[in-house]
Amino acid sequence: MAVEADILKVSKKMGATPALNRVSAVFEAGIVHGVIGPNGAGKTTLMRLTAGLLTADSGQIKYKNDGKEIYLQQVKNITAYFPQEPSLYPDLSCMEHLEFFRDLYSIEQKEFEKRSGELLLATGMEPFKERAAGKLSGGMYKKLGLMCVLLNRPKLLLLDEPTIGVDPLSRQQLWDLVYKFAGKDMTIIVNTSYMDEAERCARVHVLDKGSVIANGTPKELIEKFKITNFADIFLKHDK
Ligand SMILES: Nc1ncnc2c1ncn2[C@@H]1O[C@H](COP(=O)(O)OP(=O)(O)OP(=O)(O)O)[C@@H](O)[C@H]1O
Repeated sequence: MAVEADILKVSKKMGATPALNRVSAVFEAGIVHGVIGPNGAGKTTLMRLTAGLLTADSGQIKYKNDGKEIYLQQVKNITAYFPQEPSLYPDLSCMEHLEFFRDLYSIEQKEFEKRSGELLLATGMEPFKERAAGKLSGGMYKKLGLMCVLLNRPKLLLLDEPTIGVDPLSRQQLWDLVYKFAGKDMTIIVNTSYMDEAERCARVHVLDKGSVIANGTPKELIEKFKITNFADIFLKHDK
C-alpha cells in the first residue's frame, strides 16, 4: 500500500515571507496528485514540508501507510523527492549513477538488473547508458534523475516541476514513466505549471498566495471555476 499525507493547517515562513498560511490538504494514497499555482504560490515549500525536508512553523502533517499512522522517520525511508534542479555527478555515466543508487538503497544485483533494465527501456535511455551525466541533454538529465529515485520503488514520490524546460517527447516519456509506476503502491504528488499535465492528475490542489483555494478532480475544478478549458483556471480566478 502507498502512503497518505494529511496536511493540517500548516503555516511556514520562508525568511520574512509567509510562504504557506494554514494550508490543509489530503494527499490520498495510491493516486497522482497535481499541485498547481502561480510562481511563488508555495508549491515547493509545501512539497519540502511533505518530504520532511522543512519543519512547519505551526500545524501538523500526519502520514499513514496501509491505513496505519507512521512517523516522519519511517516516511523518509520510503519517500523520494525529485527537486526542480536534480544534482547528479557530471563525470559519472548513467549506469554508474544507477549502480551508485543500487548501493545506496542496498538493492540486490538481480533485482537491480530487472529494475534498471525496465527503467532504461521506459525512458528510452538504454542507448545512452554509458554517457556521462554532464554530457546529457536537459531532458535526458531529468530522466536519469527520475530513474535514480524510482530505482528504490518509493511509496511516496514527490516531483517538483519535473518536466520544466523539457522537449515535448521527453515530457511524454517522463509522464509515461510516472504513470507506469503510479498505482496502489505509490502515491505521487507533482508540482506543475503545465495545465495539460495537471488535467491528467486524479486530483488537483490549487495553491495561491500560500493558501489552498480549491481541490478536486480536474472535472470538478472545471465546473467550480466555470471554465471550459482547464488552462483558464488562473485567468478566471484572477478576475
Ligand atoms: N529561502 C527563502 N528565503 C526567502 N523567501 C523564500 C525562500 N524560499 C521561498 N521563499 C518565498 O516563499 C514563497 C513561496 O515560495 P515557493 O518556492 O514555495 O513557491 P512556488 O509556488 O514553488 O514557486 P515557483 O513556481 O516559482 O517555484 C515565495 O514568495 C518565495 O519567494
